[in-house]
Amino acid sequence: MDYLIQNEDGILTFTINREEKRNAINYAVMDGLKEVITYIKEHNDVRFLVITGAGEKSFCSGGDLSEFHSLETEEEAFGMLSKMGHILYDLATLPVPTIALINGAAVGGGCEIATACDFRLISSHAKAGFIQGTLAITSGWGGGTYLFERGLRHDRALKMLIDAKPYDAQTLYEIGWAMRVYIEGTKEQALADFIEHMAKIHPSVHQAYKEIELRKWRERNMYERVMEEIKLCAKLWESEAHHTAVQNFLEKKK
Ligand SMILES: CC[C@H](C(=O)O)C(=O)SCCNC(=O)CCNC(=O)[C@H](O)C(C)(C)COP(=O)(O)OP(=O)(O)OC[C@H]1O[C@@H](n2cnc3c(N)ncnc32)[C@H](O)[C@@H]1OP(=O)(O)O
Repeated sequence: MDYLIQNEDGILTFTINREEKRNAINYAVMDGLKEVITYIKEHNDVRFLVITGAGEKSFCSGGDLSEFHSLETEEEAFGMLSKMGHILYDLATLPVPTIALINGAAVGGGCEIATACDFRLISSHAKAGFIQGTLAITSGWGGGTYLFERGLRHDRALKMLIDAKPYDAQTLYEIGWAMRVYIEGTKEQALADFIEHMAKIHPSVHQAYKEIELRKWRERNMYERVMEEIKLCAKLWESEAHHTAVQNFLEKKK
């Protein structure tokens, strides 16, 4: 199974379960994310959603290049990008607190998924970055829009995007992208410690506070801004520079 969903006392954990591909996102994982988001919208017994990756090497390595490299045109790219973009918008606007438990590398779309969550807890050995630029594209699932909403200083957010390189955990904490750095291999304890006090507060309070943020996003046309970001990435996707960069990655791995 490309993903796992566990529900322990209202704490729903979604694990991307593709270690052999460093937890890259394919259409099956997208369907799993839709499943867990739908469950939360249809049940009122969920207090937190946690997203993490299998193993200790990677949280998520972004889009599955071996699956998506066949997408050639802007239109073909937009089909995949908007499918995941809608899923990430639904994740970002869930009424329950969402936690990215970053157990390893969170790069490209993986960094976008983490940025779409309310909280980011990162392992001391992990790195995260919007490496899309190295493939001659931009963030394509809405992650750039969410990054500018996370309260980082503008210069730090813009540099993180344009650097297009993985930052280490301490740097991610210092610039305000990660809320906590935990000792490698202690992710379960780190999560338990993080939610200990929040878990004592009635879920209706969690949801009321999230609604304050969600109301602001609706008033500021967040959805439209995400869709513009996706269209921009789709346009860059059909460039020769992008297709060559992806081919180089895949050939390097042969
Ligand atoms: C809008 C989002 C956008 C999109 O595509 O839609 C993106 O996400 S663009 C960014 C796409 N992702 C990447 O470019 C990351 C590529 N992967 C890496 O940089 C590294 O694999 C890393 C840093 C995640 C982990 O490095 P490590 O040395 O630990 O592992 P390997 O590189 O040896 O990889 C192991 C194994 O996994 C395969 N792999 C890794 N990432 C992907 C991926 N994104 N898609 C497909 N396959 C991936 C890699 O090919 C190796 O396979 P193997 O068969 O063992 O050679």
